[in-house]
Order: sequence, then C-alpha cells, then structure tokens
Amino acid sequence: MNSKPEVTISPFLDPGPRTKAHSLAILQLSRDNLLPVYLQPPTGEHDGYAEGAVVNTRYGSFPHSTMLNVPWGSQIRASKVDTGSRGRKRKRDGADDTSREATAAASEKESEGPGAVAVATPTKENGGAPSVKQAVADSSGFIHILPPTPELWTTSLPHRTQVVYTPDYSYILHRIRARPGSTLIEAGAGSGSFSHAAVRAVYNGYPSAGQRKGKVFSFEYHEERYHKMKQEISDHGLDGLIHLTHRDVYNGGFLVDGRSPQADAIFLDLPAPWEALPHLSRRRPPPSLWPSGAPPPGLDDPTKEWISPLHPRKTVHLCTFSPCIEQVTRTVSAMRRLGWVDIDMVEIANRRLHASRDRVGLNLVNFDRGVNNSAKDVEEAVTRLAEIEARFREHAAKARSRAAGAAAAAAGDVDMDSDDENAGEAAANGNAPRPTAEEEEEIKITTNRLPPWMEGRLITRGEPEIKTHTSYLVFAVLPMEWTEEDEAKAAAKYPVGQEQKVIGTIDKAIRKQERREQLQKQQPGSKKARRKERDEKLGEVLG
Ligand SMILES: C[S@@+](CC[C@H](N)C(=O)[O-])C[C@H]1O[C@@H](n2cnc3c(N)ncnc32)[C@H](O)[C@@H]1O
Repeated sequence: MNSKPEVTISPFLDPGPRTKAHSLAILQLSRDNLLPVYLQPPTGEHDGYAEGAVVNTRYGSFPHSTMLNVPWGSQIRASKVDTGSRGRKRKRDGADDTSREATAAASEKESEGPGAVAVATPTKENGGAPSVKQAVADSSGFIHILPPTPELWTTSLPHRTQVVYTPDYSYILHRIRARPGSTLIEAGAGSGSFSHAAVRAVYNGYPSAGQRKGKVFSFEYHEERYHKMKQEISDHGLDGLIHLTHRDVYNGGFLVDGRSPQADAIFLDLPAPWEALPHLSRRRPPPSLWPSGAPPPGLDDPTKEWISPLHPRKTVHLCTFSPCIEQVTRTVSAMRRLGWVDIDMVEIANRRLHASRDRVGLNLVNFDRGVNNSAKDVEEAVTRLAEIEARFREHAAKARSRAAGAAAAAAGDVDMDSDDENAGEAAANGNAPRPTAEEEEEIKITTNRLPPWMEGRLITRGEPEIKTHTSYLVFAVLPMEWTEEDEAKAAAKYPVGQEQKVIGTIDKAIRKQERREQLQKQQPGSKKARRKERDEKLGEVLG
C-alpha cells in the first residue's frame, strides 16, 4: 500500500492523461466558445436530473458522468437526460416551463453563457443512495473536453475586469524573463488571466516548508475581486504558488507580512503605475520622487529600515501595461528618475490569420463549403471533360450490356427487377442511359486525384477588422546594485591590464604561433627535446 499522501498538482501544470472528478475541465462548444466546468462525481440525482450533474448547452445536455475518466481532447456526445423530478418540481412551482423559451432560458442560466464556470454541487436528494441513471446518447450534438491551460482559461474565465490576453502576456513573460524559479510580482490581479500564465512560467515545483521555489506574489485592492480570485487559486490547486494579498499597492507597497518577496520580475497592470514605482526601489527614494512629494503614511519615518521588495542580488525586469500614451509618458519619466534603464515601449499588434484552401476547379467535390465548381483553366476543363467522358462511356457500356441481358431475359423467362426493365426499355429505344445525379457525383469523387483537404491553393486571410490595440507595454530594467566588494571580486577575477597575452588576437601569424605554443605545452616534451632524447637513446644503442 502506498502510504505517501497524494500530491494534488494543479490541472494547469499537469492535467494527467484523463479527466477526473473535482477538477477543472474546459468544454469546447465551438471554436471560440469555451465553458469551464468543475467535474462532479456521480453521487445521485442532482437538481432533478437522474443522471447527476448536467451541463446544458445549445448542442444538447452533457451529464458530468459522461465526461469523467476520459482522455483529454475526447469528443463527448450529448445525452438524453431524464428531467424526472425536475419537471415535477417546476410544475409544483406553477411555472409553465414547457415552452421552448423557458427551456432555453434555463439552459442559459445553468451555463450562464460563455465565461461562467458551470458548477454543480452534488446532493443526495434521492435518499442518499449514490447512484445515477446511465446516460443515453442523443443526436443533438457533441462537444470536446480540453485540459485547462492559461490560454483556454483566458478565453473562458469569468471576466471581472479587462484582462491581459495571450499575445500580450506571452511577450511580457518573455521580456521580463519569467522562468522556472523566478519570483514575480503582479498588480492588480483583476480576473487572474495574467496570474495563470505567470504561475506556469515560474513553476518549478510546490515548495515545502521554508523552501524557495518559483512563485507569483499578486496584489488586488478590490475586495470582491480579491475574494473571487482567492477562491479560484484554491480551486485550481495553485495555493503555495500564487500568494494573493488584498492591498492598495500605491500606498501599501509590495512587502508580504513585512518581508521582501525578493522579486526579479514585475508586471504592473494598474491605472497609475508611476504611483507604485517608488515602492520598487532598492533604497529609500527621496520624498521628491513620490508622486505626492512625500512617502505614503507608514513609510515616512527615515529612521526605519527600508525593505526593498526586489531581489538584492539579481537584475530586475519590469513591464507596465497602460492603455493610453499619457500614462506611458508619466510612467517612463518616473522610471527614469528612479534609476530604471533600458526603457522601451512596445505595442503588440496581434492579428489572427485564417488559413484555408482556395479551391477552384472541376475536380472538387461539392460536399464542402467554399468550393468553386468551375474549371480553374482551359487545360483543366479539357482534361476533366475527357476523364468524365471516359467514365461515362464506361458506364454506358456497362448499362448497355445490362440492357442486352435484360432484353434477352424478356425474350426468355429470366426473372428481373424493375431497374433492369427500364434499362431494357432504354436499350430497345437505342438510348445510352445517362448516369443519375448521384452517379455523376460518385464518378467525380472516384476520378479525383487529391484528397479534399489537399485541393486548391493554400491561402491565409487576416481578420477584416484589426482590433489589436489592448495596451502599450513599457519595459525597463533595474540592474543589480554594484558594491565596492563586487568591484574588487570582479577585478580579481578579470584583471584588466595584467593579462599575460591578448585574448583573441586578430593577426593570423600570432594566432598560429599561439596555437603552436599551446600544443607544445600539452605534449610531454617539446619537439626539440624529444629529438634530443631520441638521438641520445640511439647513441646508447650504437655504443
Ligand atoms: C485591468 S485589471 C488587471 C487584470 C489582470 N492583469 C488580468 O489579466 O486579469 C486592473 C486591476 O487592478 C486593480 N487595482 C487598481 N488599482 C490598484 C491598486 N492601487 N492596488 C491594487 N490593485 C489595484 C483593479 O482593482 C483591477 O482589478
């Protein structure tokens, strides 16, 4: 028996191969319509559904029991759900819930449209017996079940504020060098979109007591958002990896329980980043560098030790996210005054490209959308006609031979079906029968040389509207503080002006000589010495 306690890793960091109960899953209803759901185990009738907890969508009803323990990415078919007591309850309540509108409204309420997390708490309304009705597949539709990732969460999370989207945060995390083991400060947390991407970037394991591992220190001053985010961190198994603090960082700064998080990467998504910047200093900033001309209360005692939230032995990389250029200007000037360097601004102009095949030609099958069924050029028209005519001739020959057989049968006493009778008639009239519409399509399919997905020219099309501007990103670097001691250490390690020889000489002749000397040093004796030794030995032998 394994006595080790089970370590629950966040599904965002390691979802495992299959879905499991009490874990978050993302239901993909259509390409851009995602619904996050906490999967519930089948513990009896739930909310009037005999199958247990059910997710209702416009593509049908999906009992949680059909989505459990399946490989991620599986297609889930809708089920015919038994609304037994649910229906009765509604009748008791006197509501006429049988109308289409009411059903649709109930479904919408349950899934709350895109962005809502469908949660179904299992109850034992059936007397406690944890059994559910086996779900029966329905033909109303299907969905796919996907593991949660920061990208999918960003498109499906319950929006509480404007969020940072994937094209922005992927670039930000790269520029602020967030990597496994980094300590990242984020403010404000908002809806947690950036936080989920950040925690994946810095994750290098769950810390045990007193251990330092990659971590996100997040700050949010809006109380309701703080509580919602706190709950989400816990539900997503991210406790210990994201530390959320309820605070106004303009006044309170970034220390956690009075101690420094020792951050080396910072992301500020705040309306006034310049108000938070003085807190991110290695030394106490003079009063003139605070936006109001004086430090906020609590930091105004110059005799008190200044604790910096930054890592003392690392260079710190910072990004601020501002929607307008006026905010950028104020942020940049505050950065300059506070000693930040390498300041630059970037705007991500992300554009989604739609890749498809431009399919024009007679060769194409008509069962797909976007097909232009005309010849792409004269050569194709002629070749295609020749091919089809050949198939028609083949078909006609077969039909003629069938008709001849039918005529012979009509003369004799052979049994035949009505098709053959018609063919016999056609033959008797001397007409070569044309293939039916279906037969023609079949001929087109069988004379096709390429599979449909390879047909046509591959083309990409941008979105008709460019709706890219989210915010301006300002990046800056605060170098590690350089002390006298550091200088002495560096001087000892890299003694400037006392080198034995020039490193990386450009002159070819000098380089060759250096190489020769190097080789000689590696050999046990120089060439001259070895020759001398050999001559001496030879002299001894010869007497
Ligand atoms: C645009 S939202 C952040 C969105 C977040 N980055 C995301 O990706 O979901 C800005 C957040 O900053 C918070 N905020 C504004 N001023 C703040 C302050 N002084 N201290 C802490 N949080 C603040 C707001 O409450 C809001 O939730």
